[in-house]
Amino acid sequence: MTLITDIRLRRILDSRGNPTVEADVITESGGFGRAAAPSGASTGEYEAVERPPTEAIAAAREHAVSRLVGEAYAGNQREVDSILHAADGTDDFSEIGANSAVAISMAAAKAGADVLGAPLFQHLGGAFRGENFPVPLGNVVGGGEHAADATDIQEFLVAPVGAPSVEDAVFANAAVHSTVADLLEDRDVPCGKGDEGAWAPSIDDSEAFEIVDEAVSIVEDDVGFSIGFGLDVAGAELYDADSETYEYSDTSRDTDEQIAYIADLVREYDLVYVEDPLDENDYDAFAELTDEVGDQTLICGDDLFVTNTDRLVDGIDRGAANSILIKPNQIGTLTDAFDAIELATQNGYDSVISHRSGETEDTTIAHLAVATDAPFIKTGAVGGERTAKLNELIRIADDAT
Ligand SMILES: O=C(O)[C@@H](CO)OP(=O)(O)O
Ligand SMILES: [Mg+2]
Repeated sequence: MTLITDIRLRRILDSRGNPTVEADVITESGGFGRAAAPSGASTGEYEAVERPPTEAIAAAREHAVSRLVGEAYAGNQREVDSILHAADGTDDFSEIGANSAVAISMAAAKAGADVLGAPLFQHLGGAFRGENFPVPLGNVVGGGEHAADATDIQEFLVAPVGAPSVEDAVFANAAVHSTVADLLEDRDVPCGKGDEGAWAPSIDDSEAFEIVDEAVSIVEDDVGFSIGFGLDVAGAELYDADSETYEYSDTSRDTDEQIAYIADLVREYDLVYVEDPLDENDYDAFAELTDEVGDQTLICGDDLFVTNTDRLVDGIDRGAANSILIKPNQIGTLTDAFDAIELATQNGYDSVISHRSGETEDTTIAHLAVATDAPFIKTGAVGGERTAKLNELIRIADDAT
C-alpha cells in the first residue's frame, strides 16, 4: 500500500526569500506526503552539503527518484533513507544535495503516515507517544549571522521549564518576546527582527542579558511558572582560527577566557541551556566547560555534532557536552536523525530538535520531537514559519492533527 508511485520535486520560497526544495511523495494507495528542506546561515563545517535547489532537484531526479519509484515503500523509512544514501553515493549528500534528500525523506514519512491514517508523530514514534511534549526554546533577541549590527551572541533564548502545558509554554515565550520589545522601547532602542523573528537591536551582549533577564522575570511573575534563560553562542562564528581567539565587538577572548566567560554567565543568569559555546573543532574546550558547569546547565553541541553519530560518539567518549541539537537537514535523512537521537538518549544526552534560520511552513520537526520524546524543541517564538511548528505542537497536544 505504501509503495511509492511518484515523487515530485520543486523549488519553493523559504522564509528568507531564498529558493528551497519541496518534495511530494505519492503511494500506490493514494497516500500523500509533502515536505520542504530548511536552510542554515550559521552552518557547521561538517554538515551534509546543501546544493543550489535547481541542481539538487536535477541530481535527485536523475539518481534517486527512479530508484525509489516502484521500488521503495514509504512506510519503510529505513529503506527509503538507505536508497537515498545509495543513490547519492557520497558520505555527505554532495551529489543529490542534503536539501533534496531531507525533503524526500520527510515527505516519505508523511506519505507513510497518511496511508495509515495516523498522525506523523505516531507513525514515527509508535502508539505510546503523544503524552509528553518538548519544552520550546524561543529566540527573543538575536544577532550573529542572523542579523546585521546586533548582538555578538547569536541567540538569547527562553525556555519555560515550569510550564504546565505546551500551550502555556508557547504563549509564555511569545509574552517574553513582546515584553522585550516594551523594554527596548523604554530604552529608546529601535530595532527590527532577525531571520528567526527574534529582536535584533543594535546593543551589546551585556545589555541584551539585562533586558532578557528582566523580561523573563516580568513574565514569570505574570504566568506563575518558571522560565529559564538560554543561549546559542554559535561559537564557531566568533572563533578566529588564526589568532585562536573568540572575536567579540568590544573584546577578544582566548579559549580559557571564553570558557571562564561562559561559566560565569551560567552562574550569573542561571542559564538552563548553552549551545555551541566554543568552536566546532574544540572537543577539549567543550569537555572542560561541561566538566565545570554541566551539572547546572545543558551544554549542547550543534555545529560540534551536526546531528552526526560519528561526531557524537567522539563527543561522548570525550565528555564534550550533555546535549545534542538535532537538525534533520544537517545529516540528510530522518533515519540518521533518529539514530543520533537514540544514541544521545542511551548516553544520557538530551536531544533538542531544531529549526534552521531559513524555514518553511513544514511542521515535521514538531512531530519528530513528540515521536522521540525529546525534552526540548528550538523553533523560534514568533513568525509564521516558526509558529507553524509551535501551533502544530498545540494541535498534537489537543489531539487535533
Ligand atoms: O545555529 C543554529 O542553531 C541555527 C538555528 O537557530 O541557525 P542556522 O540555521 O543559521 O544554522
Ligand atoms: Mg546553533
